[in-house]
Amino acid sequence: MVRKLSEEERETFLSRYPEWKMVEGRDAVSRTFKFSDFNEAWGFMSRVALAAEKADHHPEWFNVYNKVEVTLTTHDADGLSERDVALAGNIEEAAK
Ligand SMILES: C[C@H](O)[C@H](O)[C@H]1CNC2=NC(N)=NC(=O)C2=N1
Repeated sequence: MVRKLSEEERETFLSRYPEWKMVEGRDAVSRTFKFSDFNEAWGFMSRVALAAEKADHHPEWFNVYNKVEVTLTTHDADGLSERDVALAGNIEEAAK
């Protein structure tokens, strides 16, 4: 099992990454990214995929053309954990 984030850790995350929002009815966060076209979206997803494999922590995501909706949660913790914070950081880098 992995430890869930404390209230304080959640608040820190949400204020540091204001574009990430809590998902209704789940202990998860999500953000939608929009790129100029599919090629840019796919490049982003490829970079995230490499980071996810390296960390053995994977996003839930949904892609339509230039749009990628990403949801992060930790199944092993049944909620948000440090792994989601770390992956969100990598995702923000990959979107730059
Ligand atoms: C067995 C394997 O390490 C686990 O299933 C990992 C893989 N990727 C994962 N990804 C996410 N998002 N949550 C997990 O709990 C998780 N667990």
